[in-house]
Amino acid sequence: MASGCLGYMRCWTLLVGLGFCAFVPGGRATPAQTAEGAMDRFRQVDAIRTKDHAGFVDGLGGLHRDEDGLKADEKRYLRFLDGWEANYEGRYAQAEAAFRDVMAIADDDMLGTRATAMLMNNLTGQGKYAEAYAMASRAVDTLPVVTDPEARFSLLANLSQMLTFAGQPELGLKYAEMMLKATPAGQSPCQAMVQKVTALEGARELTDRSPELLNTIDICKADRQPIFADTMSLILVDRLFAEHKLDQALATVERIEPAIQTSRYFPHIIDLASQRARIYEAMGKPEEARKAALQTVALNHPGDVNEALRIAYRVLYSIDKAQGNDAGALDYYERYVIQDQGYLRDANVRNAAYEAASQHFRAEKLETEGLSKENRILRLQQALDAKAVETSRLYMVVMSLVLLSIVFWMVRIKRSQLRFKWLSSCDGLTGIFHHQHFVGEAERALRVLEKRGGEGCLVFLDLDHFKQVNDAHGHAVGDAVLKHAVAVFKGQLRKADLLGRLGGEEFGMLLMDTPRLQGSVVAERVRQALESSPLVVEGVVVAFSVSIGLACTDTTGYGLQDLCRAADAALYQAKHLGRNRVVVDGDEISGRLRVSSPH
Ligand SMILES: Nc1nc2c(ncn2[C@@H]2O[C@H](COP(=O)(O)OP(=O)(O)OP(=O)(O)O)[C@@H](O)[C@H]2O)c(=O)[nH]1
Repeated sequence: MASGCLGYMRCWTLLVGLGFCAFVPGGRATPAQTAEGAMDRFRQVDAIRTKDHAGFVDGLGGLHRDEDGLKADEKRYLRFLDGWEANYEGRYAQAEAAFRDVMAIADDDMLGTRATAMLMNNLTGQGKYAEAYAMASRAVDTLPVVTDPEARFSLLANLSQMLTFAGQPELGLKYAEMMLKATPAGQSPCQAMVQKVTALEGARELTDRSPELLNTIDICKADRQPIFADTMSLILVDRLFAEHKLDQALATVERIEPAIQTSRYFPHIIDLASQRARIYEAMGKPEEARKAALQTVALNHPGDVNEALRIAYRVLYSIDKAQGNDAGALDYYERYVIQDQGYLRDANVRNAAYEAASQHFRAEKLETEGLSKENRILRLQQALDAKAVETSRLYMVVMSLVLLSIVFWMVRIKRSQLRFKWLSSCDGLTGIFHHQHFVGEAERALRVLEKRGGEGCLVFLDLDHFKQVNDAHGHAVGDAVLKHAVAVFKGQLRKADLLGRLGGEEFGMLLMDTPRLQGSVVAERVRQALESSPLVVEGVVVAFSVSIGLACTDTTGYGLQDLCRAADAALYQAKHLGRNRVVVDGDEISGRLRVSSPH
């Protein structure tokens, strides 16, 4: 089944709601604040947000008790701190309102810039990616004029975090490095290092021995920043697990548990439980694994979609499957798929929003450049007018140049728009449709089929034991296998058929104008083609196979959801019956279970 989730997603989940908000504000006061010593109380409470969160909540309560006598700027500061706390607790709508109130008064002073930075974090937490990325691209423009160290630090931190989350870890790293430089002498580099490690995790450059990771845990502990230290420790658990150092991973989980129970930071609590579940599962302790996975599920609320639940349901599914409890396994598998697809949907929306914002950003820049070119040419034209005869000839030449350059820029803008449109519909690794685009195209194609009464088949394909390919030959060879498999699939399809990557090593095909019998023949042909063409990398033969589930419009109708459910169930059967085979949905109901395989 598809693995789906990437490292930067985990990192984001571990930091969401926390936002980053400057280093300890206390070292420096603006003239207005010095004049009003009362502001110091606010700054003291502000300073312990993440270090001593319980103390911060108490302090905030104290400030509210004296609310009636507060001046306008103190009320604004209080509103900001309320917003921060709401964000921490996951009350995103309330936090958003508070940050917007602070920005409405002024968004270019220190507090306004901090509120802007926090709002970017907040909008991302709420999945409002388009607005968040549009704000981020504006924030990049304002960065050169933000001189207040606290506001600048906060902006850099949130930009780094958002870009890493948007799948741009190299850019995230760039802003993390700028944060490190912006950390004033004497201040701990804990928060800047957390961002740097997060970006490195996003770029898949961390191991359990990476000095950046291990040092940052120590640095944040020394700075008495338990939440940031725990965030790093949870990444360490993840890396240890990836390296199969299960005893060490479990020991780390046990070690950090008391601190996490004290801070009561929800993303950490559920992450810890799900990590424990998958470690026990890998250790071959199914009962402990089941207990931890059920605990993860119980901690969440109905309708929640997150990485911890995805892991928990996968563990529960595997245990029931191994113990022969097929009904339980199928139930957990369905829940797992909902979590997995929820993640993929979110990732697709996020990526499309990022692409749209960066495209808009670039397009705006191009327009500005085009306009300033035009202005220069017009000034030139006025000067030429004074110079009688030759001027008009030159004028013609210049005008042609203007026209040419406008046409040139328009073509470039159009080309980059088309390119971004194409990129946002395709999977980066294999170049075929990504999940969201495949679903849209398949729905359109099915409506066409239904209108003219044609028949079609939906095929789900999942490479077998792909994890072992990665483990045995490395991730780069795993990627090459995925590309190779797509080339083989393409060779078996007609122009009208659709092909998409649904996630990890899972693919989908829609065979147009194909009745059930012909569909099963095509599916079997695909299976055989893959089996008979292993990938050869530097003389090493990497053999692999595929399990296939097929469903057709003659039994399910033309609704994509029904087709998906049926194809998914058939694929589950194909895996269950031993893999490397085709199972055709519906045939087993009539007692004619059609299973084709090499066995
Ligand atoms: N190389 C590479 N691996 C990926 C990619 N996406 C997901 N994977 C890996 O695919 C593997 C999927 O593992 P599982 O979900 O356990 O599935 P499986 O190993 O194929 O097991 P079965 O489906 O039951 O046969 C995980 O190890 C993922 O890390 C990718 O883009 N490239």
